[in-house]
Amino acid sequence: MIEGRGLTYAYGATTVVRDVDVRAESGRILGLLGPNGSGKTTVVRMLTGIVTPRSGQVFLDGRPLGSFTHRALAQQVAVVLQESLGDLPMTVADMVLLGRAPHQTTFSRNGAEDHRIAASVLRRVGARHLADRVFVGLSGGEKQRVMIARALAQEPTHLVLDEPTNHLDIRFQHELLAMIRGLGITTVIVLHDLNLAARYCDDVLVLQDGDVVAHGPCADVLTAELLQGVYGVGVERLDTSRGIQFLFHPLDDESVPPAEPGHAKEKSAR
Ligand SMILES: Nc1ncnc2c1ncn2[C@@H]1O[C@H](COP(=O)(O)OP(=O)(O)OP(=O)(O)O)[C@@H](O)[C@H]1O
Repeated sequence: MIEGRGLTYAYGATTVVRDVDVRAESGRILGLLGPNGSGKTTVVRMLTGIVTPRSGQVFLDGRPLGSFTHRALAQQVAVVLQESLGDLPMTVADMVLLGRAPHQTTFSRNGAEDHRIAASVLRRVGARHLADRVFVGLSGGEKQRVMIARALAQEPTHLVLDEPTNHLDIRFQHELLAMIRGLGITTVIVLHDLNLAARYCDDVLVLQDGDVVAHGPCADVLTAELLQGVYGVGVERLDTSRGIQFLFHPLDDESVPPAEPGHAKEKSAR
């Protein structure tokens, strides 16, 4: 479980995340949702110890994050951030092998088991054929797959992903999220696509201007009413045999009837 209590963060005098309680339950996928600039990446950076909250605290399986060494943390938590698509002049295979570092000692670098795991995770993300390519020469989507493979190579118990689908084609968006669901590990994932969130997340936390406006199971939280208020677009929610689907339209589109009121309340905080 990853838990943040009362997380607040400010850049200079500007507070961008305010008193956020967030809980990614063990073995479940928590989606972090909200418009641009609402504070999702800032929450991710606090949850993973990249930045320290101005106030509040983060716990990993009940233990304060600050009590972990870097190595112990990296053995448990793998993080893929938007800015981690670097331009390093190394091969894809070497990039993925970096994910093994938390499990290695100075004298046990990249043994046969590490190579087997690197090949296996590359296959899982559909990038085995890229192993010998230079990372910097890959497309955005290919780089994204490799960074996810590197995170999986860490064999983490917790996974934190900031917009992992933004460069991926539609088929691989689904393949990736289905694969992550199959891992069954505690996951926090920032998503902009609300249909993907509804399909693959167990729970969601919705941010608006640095405040939590809703937190709880997808089906309860993601009402048309809530989303319309948060994103400022018209939303129609369809509960289909394949799960929840949203249709969106501009608010001033008068050809579309107004959304039915949702059945869940805002602030369904746990
Ligand atoms: N380095 C920085 N210096 C100053 N302000 C920043 C910095 N990084 C982010 N911010 C501000 O903090 C707020 C929250 O940003 P954050 O990146 O957490 O939002 P987000 O929800 O992840 O946005 P997006 O969906 O656009 O990625 C925004 O107003 C942003 O402009």
